[in-house]
This record gives sequence, structure tokens and C-alpha cells, in this order.
Amino acid sequence: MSDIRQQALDYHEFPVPGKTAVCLTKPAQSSHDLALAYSPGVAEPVREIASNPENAYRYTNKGNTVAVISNGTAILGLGNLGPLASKPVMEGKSLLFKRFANIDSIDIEVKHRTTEDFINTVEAIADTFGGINLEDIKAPECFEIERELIKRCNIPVFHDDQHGTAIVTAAGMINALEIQGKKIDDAVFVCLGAGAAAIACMSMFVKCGALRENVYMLDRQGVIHTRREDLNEYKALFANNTDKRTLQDVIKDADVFLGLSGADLLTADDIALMAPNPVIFACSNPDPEIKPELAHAIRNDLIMGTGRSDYPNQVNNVLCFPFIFRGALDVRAQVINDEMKLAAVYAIANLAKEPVPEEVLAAYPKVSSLSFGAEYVLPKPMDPRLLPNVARAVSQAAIDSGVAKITTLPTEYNV
Ligand SMILES: O=C([O-])CC(=O)C(=O)O
Ligand SMILES: [Mg+2]
Repeated sequence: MSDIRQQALDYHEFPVPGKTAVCLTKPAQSSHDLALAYSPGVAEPVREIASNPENAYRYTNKGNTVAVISNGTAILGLGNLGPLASKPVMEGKSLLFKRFANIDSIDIEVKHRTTEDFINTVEAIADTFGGINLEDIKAPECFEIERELIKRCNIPVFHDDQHGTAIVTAAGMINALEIQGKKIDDAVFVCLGAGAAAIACMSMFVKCGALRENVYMLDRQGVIHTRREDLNEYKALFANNTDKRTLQDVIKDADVFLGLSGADLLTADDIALMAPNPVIFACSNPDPEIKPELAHAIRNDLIMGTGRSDYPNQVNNVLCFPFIFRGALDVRAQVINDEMKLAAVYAIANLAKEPVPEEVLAAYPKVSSLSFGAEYVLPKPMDPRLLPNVARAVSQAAIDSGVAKITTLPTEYNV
């Protein structure tokens, strides 16, 4: 562990501090180059954009640039450590945008007093970018922030920790339920955790067919039920009309456990109570709600996923956010709507059913084979087919749902 600590610090420090830099896309060698790049030539695109803002997509980097914006109030599972401390994560997201979807991305960490200040700040700079990826902002403020910014901006605004996580979790869940021979519309779900990701995941499951009355969500006070008076409007969406109060009450005969809470909160005894052939996604990072070794020791009929890359079935939003933005930017979608999110869910889920090419296997030397089944319900992040498959499905959904300004699909996807 200390070894990875030093390696990580060195990775970030050398050979230059940080993980991203700006590069030039035009020649800037001769005085003629500079006359075009800057004064006097630059005045020409200025006039074009002033007369029609859409020309910003033609003459500037707007259309391929996504801002990754945080206030550092919910950094990974580390908590509220402030905007500056979130910078390595935001640079990391920018690295992933570039690496996986050839999107230029810039990280912005915002110090602010009120939620309204934050919203105003992002709104004020939004026109610079083709899209805004909100990251690691705590609940419940994240809900209002995203809702307001979607209203005020005419570019896609997407809170990754909600929807990126929900899309990937739903894709994995659909596949896991299919393998276990269960139908999403009669499965019983237990969701431990009631933060941004939990609420978004359960909302996405409902959009994919789960019944709200079959969902039991728990926060630190226990089961979220209709007689509680301490619920915010977002948790209230999942208030279940039930007499069950504890994790042990609801885990009995449940088909699915989804953990977005904390380490080791699910016990071997809890797992033993679940219905036959259960699905357990213990996604607390870095330490899951139950260790896979322990879960597998209790019963051999389960499918297990975690947020970690060192176990099978890693559920991580990197399978989604680079590609959903690629699809949105390519057709200049004005928003990322439910149709596009669902298209991403099914594109990711379906990719896991395809035979895995050699180059993907080569990227994972520790696994000897990957084929659709209990240990492979989601594609691997290094799978180059994610880019064309997910981006194209998202672009098509944007066109079909009438939010795309460009109505032809790109043919090439290069990184
Ligand atoms: O960064 C990750 O691996 C997933 C994520 O967005 C988070 O935990 O906030
Ligand atoms: Mg995050």
C-alpha cells in the first residue's frame, strides 16, 4: 500500500507536475503564422462569432472541449476536502476524456460561498465550452446545481457521479439479472446509501423497468419509509410504504444489494438471507461493503461487482462519461437527456455480450479469458469498442429525440 502511495505521488510529480497540458493545433513558427493566429488575423473569426455564436464551433476549440468542474465537497469517497484538493481528481477526469474519447478537457475548481454563487460562476463561463462535466459535488446541493445549470446553459451539463455511475451500474445490473434468470420488473432491490449516486442509480433502474415499490433505500437512519419526517425531496422519491426498518429486515429475500455507502457495512449473515442467485454490487471505494472473498465464501450462487479494478466486474463511471460526451459533442446535442442516457446503458450492456478481442485481453494480463457471465457483466475500460459503440448510440438517440443540431453521425472514432 505504501508502495502505491509513493508511486502515485511520483506519477503526479514527475517529469512535470500534474497530468495535463495545453498543446497547439496550428503552426506558430513564422511571423505570417502569428499574423493569422493573432493580430490582425484573429479579428476575422471574432467578427464571424459576434454575428453568429454557432461559428464558435467552427473557429474555436469550443466544440471539442469539456470543462470538468468541482467544488471538492465530495471527492471520491474521501469527503469534503475543498476545491484545491480535488484538482488531481479533476485532472484525472480530463486525462480520461482525452485518453478514451479524444476530448480536450480542462479542470476547474471553484471556491464559493453559496450554492447560488457556484451556479452563477459556472453559468458565467459555460459558453467557453462544448459541455460541462460536474464532478464530486455533494448531495443534496448537486441536484439543484445540475438542474439550474441545465436550465441556464445551452450546452450539455452532466453530473458524472450521478448519471455516469447510474448508467454503468444499470448496464451491469441488467446483465447480471439476465445471467441470474431474474426480471428487473419483479426483482427486489436494497440500496445501502442515499447520496447522489444512490438516488441516480435507483432512478435509472426504475427507468429500466424496476418497480419503485420493490426498492428499499437506506441512509444512516435506516430504511427510507413513508412515515419518516426527516427526508429531503430526493430521498422522499424512494420512501417505501413499509414496516421494515433495518438492513436485516430488507435484505431477507432481496434479489439485489447495491452498496454506495461505506466499507464492510454488509455482513456474511446479511448475504446468507438474500434470495437465491442474488446480485451484489458493493461499490464503496476503495473498500467495498463486503469483500468479494467473504461473499463468495458464504454462497456460490451470487454475482459480485465492486468499484475496484482488481476484482471482476468493476463498476466505474469511466465506462460512460468519455463516450456519452463524445456522442453528445459529435452531434452538438443541447442537453444529455434520458433517451441518450438509456442508449448508453444498453450500448454498454450489449458490448459485454460480444466476444472480447485479443487486444483487450492483452491489456489485462492477469485474466486468461473474458466472456459474458458471472465474472464479466461489463466491458473493460480499455475496450476500444466502447468509443464507437457508446458514442454512436448516444448520438443517434440525440438525433432521434430532437436535441441534436447536427443530424449526421460521424464515421471515424480516433484516439
Ligand atoms: O473517480 C472515480 O473512480 C469514480 C468517481 O467519479 C468518484 O468516486 O467520485
Ligand atoms: Mg466522481
